[in-house]
Amino acid sequence: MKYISTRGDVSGIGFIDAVLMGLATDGGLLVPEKIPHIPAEKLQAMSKLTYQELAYEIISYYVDGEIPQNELQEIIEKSYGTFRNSEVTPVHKVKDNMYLLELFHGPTFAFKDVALQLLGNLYSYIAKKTGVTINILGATSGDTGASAIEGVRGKEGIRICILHPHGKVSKVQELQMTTVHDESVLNLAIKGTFDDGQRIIKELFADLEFKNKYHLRAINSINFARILAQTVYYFYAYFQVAKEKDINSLNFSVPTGNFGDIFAGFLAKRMGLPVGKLIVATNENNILERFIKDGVYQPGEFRSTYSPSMDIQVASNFERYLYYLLDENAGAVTALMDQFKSEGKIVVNEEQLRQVKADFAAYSVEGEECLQTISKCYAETNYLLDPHTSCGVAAYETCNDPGEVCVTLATAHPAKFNESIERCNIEQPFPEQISQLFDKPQYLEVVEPVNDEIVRKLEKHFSSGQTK
Ligand SMILES: Cc1ncc(COP(=O)(O)O)c(C=O)c1O
Ligand SMILES: N[C@@H](CCOP(=O)(O)O)C(=O)O
Repeated sequence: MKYISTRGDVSGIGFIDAVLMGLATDGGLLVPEKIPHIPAEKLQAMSKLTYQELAYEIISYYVDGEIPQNELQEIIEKSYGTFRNSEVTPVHKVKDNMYLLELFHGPTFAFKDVALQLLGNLYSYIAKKTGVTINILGATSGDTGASAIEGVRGKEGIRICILHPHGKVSKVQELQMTTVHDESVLNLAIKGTFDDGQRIIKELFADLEFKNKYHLRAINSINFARILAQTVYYFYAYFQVAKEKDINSLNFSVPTGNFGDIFAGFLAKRMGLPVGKLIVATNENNILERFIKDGVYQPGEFRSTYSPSMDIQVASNFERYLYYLLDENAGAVTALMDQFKSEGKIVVNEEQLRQVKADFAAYSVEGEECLQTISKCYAETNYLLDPHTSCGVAAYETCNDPGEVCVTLATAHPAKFNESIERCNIEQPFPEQISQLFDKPQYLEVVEPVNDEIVRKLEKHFSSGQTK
């Protein structure tokens, strides 16, 4: 299995090099040269596996022998050994055709742990095997940052810097990131939005001299390994629902911001999993919902919402989807991405829009509807949704036809967003791992969203890393 860039100027690189490269050196995103197809009999056999066994089977297609079997199994076992639920991502039945896939049983109570526990261990493995330096640079709207820090803290030879939007993440998210007192961890709170942070890190990754000098590595869904790890739970959810229900296909409703999680579902479908509708659930930052409805991809005005982790305008993985929409034509992707840079929008033609609508359904959820969905679900079932999952459930209610079965991805634990939950007049206990954060000192530096200032901080933070 080799990896290529959506922009066409990188090809023929293996799995480990793809992990280390993160953003492709031509500014595009890496995708597999050919998506493996899993035959029906093999899927049948996979349905009996534990989460860890299944993860090994799926991930092996993409690692393609670059990591010996026993070592890859060890990495997977170690990664999911930190989860509080033995099933890793259990499926919870809410009512007859409605299920929740609980992705929040990892160390930081968000779905990011599923991929970032694995990526942290992969980086550690690669560093030990090859001696390369791992200096991680990431941007977060709240969850990726905490999860990435947790995934690598204490691991030899790894340093990390995370940019988060100052004052725009929940208190718990901020505490999870900034109470870590470790010289390998740097938290920069930028006076701006997540989009500013993501733009800055992409510009720094695209500066190849800087990237190579400081050995920058990615933990955002820029990194294909993130998408790969997130693909596994679509398979797992399908197999769990199919055990108790006779289904020919299964819909998924996915709270969406950077388009990584839903792209993982798109990949699972292309690999042969019988996925029906992929429902894109957004909050008021609804660029993706508007694109799926009218074929115009154009950022709107940024809004702070009750689901802050999805306060994203420019969705990184949209480029990966464009690549497939445009029949894997890297030249056409490059032209559209250049157009996006110069004109600030992408418009697809009618035939392409028909394909988009065949690939996705979409619904954007306003604040009041988000809170009402939390209150209603709690009153009717005693299940407390976090505000991101609530957007997913509201989108399921609108887009799922009667007779179809749907799994909504429960992307975070409600305790991370107590500000939003309190607005529903619901009291919830904090898990011990979260309540103890409130007594700890915080370590962060507030900076302008300006490349030069951030570069100076990074040079200082990463200069103690060894070089290779
Ligand atoms: C809790 C939560 N839900 C949903 C999302 C959206 O996921 P994605 O960015 O992969 O679309 C995020 C952030 O990524 C998140 O942190
Ligand atoms: N919602 C994310 C935003 C970054 O997304 P990623 O999947 O590219 O890491 C967050 O919580 O940081």
